[in-house]
Amino acid sequence: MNNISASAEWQALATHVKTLQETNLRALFDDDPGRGSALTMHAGDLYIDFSKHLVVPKTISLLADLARAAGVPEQRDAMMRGAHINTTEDRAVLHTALRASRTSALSVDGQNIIRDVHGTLDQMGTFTDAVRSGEFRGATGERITTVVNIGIGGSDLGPAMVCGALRSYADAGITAHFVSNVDPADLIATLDGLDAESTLFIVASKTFTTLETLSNARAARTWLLNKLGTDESAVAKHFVAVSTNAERVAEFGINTDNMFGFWDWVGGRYSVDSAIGLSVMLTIGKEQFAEFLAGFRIVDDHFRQAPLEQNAPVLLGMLGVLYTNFFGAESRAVLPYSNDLARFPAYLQQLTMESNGKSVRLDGEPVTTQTGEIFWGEPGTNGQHAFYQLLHQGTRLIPCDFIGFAEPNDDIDSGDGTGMHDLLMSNFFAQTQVLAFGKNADEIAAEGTPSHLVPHKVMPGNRPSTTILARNLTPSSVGQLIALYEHQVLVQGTVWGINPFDQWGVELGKTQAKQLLPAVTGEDPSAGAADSSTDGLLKQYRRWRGRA
Ligand SMILES: O=P(O)(O)OC[C@H]1O[C@](O)(CO)[C@@H](O)[C@@H]1O
Repeated sequence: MNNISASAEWQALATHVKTLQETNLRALFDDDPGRGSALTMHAGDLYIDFSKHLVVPKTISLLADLARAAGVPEQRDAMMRGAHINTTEDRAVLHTALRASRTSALSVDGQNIIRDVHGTLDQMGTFTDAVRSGEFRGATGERITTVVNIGIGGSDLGPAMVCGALRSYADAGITAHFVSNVDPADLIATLDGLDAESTLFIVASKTFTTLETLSNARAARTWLLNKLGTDESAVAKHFVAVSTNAERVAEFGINTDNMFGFWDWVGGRYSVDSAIGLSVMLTIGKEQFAEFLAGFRIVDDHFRQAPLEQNAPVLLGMLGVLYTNFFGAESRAVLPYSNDLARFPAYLQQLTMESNGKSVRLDGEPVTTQTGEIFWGEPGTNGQHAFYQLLHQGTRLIPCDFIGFAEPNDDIDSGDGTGMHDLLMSNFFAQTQVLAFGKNADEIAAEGTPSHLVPHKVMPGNRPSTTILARNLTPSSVGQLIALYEHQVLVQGTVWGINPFDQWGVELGKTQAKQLLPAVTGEDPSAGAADSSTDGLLKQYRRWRGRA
């Protein structure tokens, strides 16, 4: 459906929301002692509690009706069977095929997708085994102990996030580093102190045309050859590529025997489970990488099979629609109570905002609703001492996703007999509780608070959150979490009638940067600039660089 906001289902939800605005979470929990369990579900190993949302059971059925009216089940099925749902690029969208089992079958546009996916996984596995066993060594015969992934966007954020998340599973003494920014500080800081003889660079770029990645890769190659004091022949022992573009890889000087491929039906931000995850596989091994993929598969199956009312990615996405379009929320905070998931909010920013940051529908008409939630966040408990004040007492409604784990991968006694992980998790549970239920003026006054301070201490509560709890942070649970959010993107994009799989909006800035470069270097001060603001800035820049 093109104009979803004109649908009867949208209108029904709008009417229903008025009744929700008359109640609050305290009352909803008081009225229904079974609410906590009624609004909680399992998706694979994820225990997902939606009960601290501003919803009643009827809201869930109205959200499911809206998803149905928008065609979410049809769009999900079309995606999974390889229809060209990325219409502006005329491409299939098949990240789900990247984790399909070897025995499944899927042919798309005449290509046996499953055979290709497992062919690449086998190639990655063989290379991974060779590096981890020491059979593949650097040019001087040293074992590879450091991997530097050079990539940006989807070719960086996914593997960087997952390598951090699975730090405890890195079992072969291989450390992964990530360089993305064209700011030279990134490469310089990363290479500082690295031993070239034991370092392997992975140049990861779907297109192999990305300015940042190619600049960093060329600079890294120069660094390597200078450090080793050898000729280009050393490159084959220290550089591999991950790309869909063999021609460009060869042009760059990387032997395509050292290239791991993927396909145009894998979007950059959906590619961590493709060869883009090579750095992950090198650090945790091919068996644990298989567990990671199996985790995705669990949630893919749930998304495919669960009724919409009990479908976790559908509900997660539809609750985002509810707050964005019916409560006027501007953003969602993602709060992992796991330091190893520190990069998860940044990863989600690309996944969700590059996907659904669109204002034109699939039919080319402007959208009639707000789209694209703004995701942001930091790990708990750090965020508590930074921005939670605004979450608790500020004027904005900011729904939160709390993510936590029961069993720590590492624990330390805090010194008084309590494990630090329990301290972390008591904060996790406390925050969702305090956001939901707050503390009213009577309760605060009853504690003996002086009356002039009471209004300052009132905690309004009624602030919604999802709590996602898993037993532990494993390759599988990380895969499950990623798939959960990948699918909520499709759900929301479908409701808003937009294409979550293109990203035309990032192109103009890239072109303009190229045009401005001669003005930046001073080669042609008039290049690219047409406005007095940019002209002035460029003049000041050149003056400070001695290029006036
Ligand atoms: O993998 P590539 O082709 O280098 O692209 C990197 C990133 O750049 C983007 O195209 C946006 O600039 C992302 O979608 C992508 O993940």
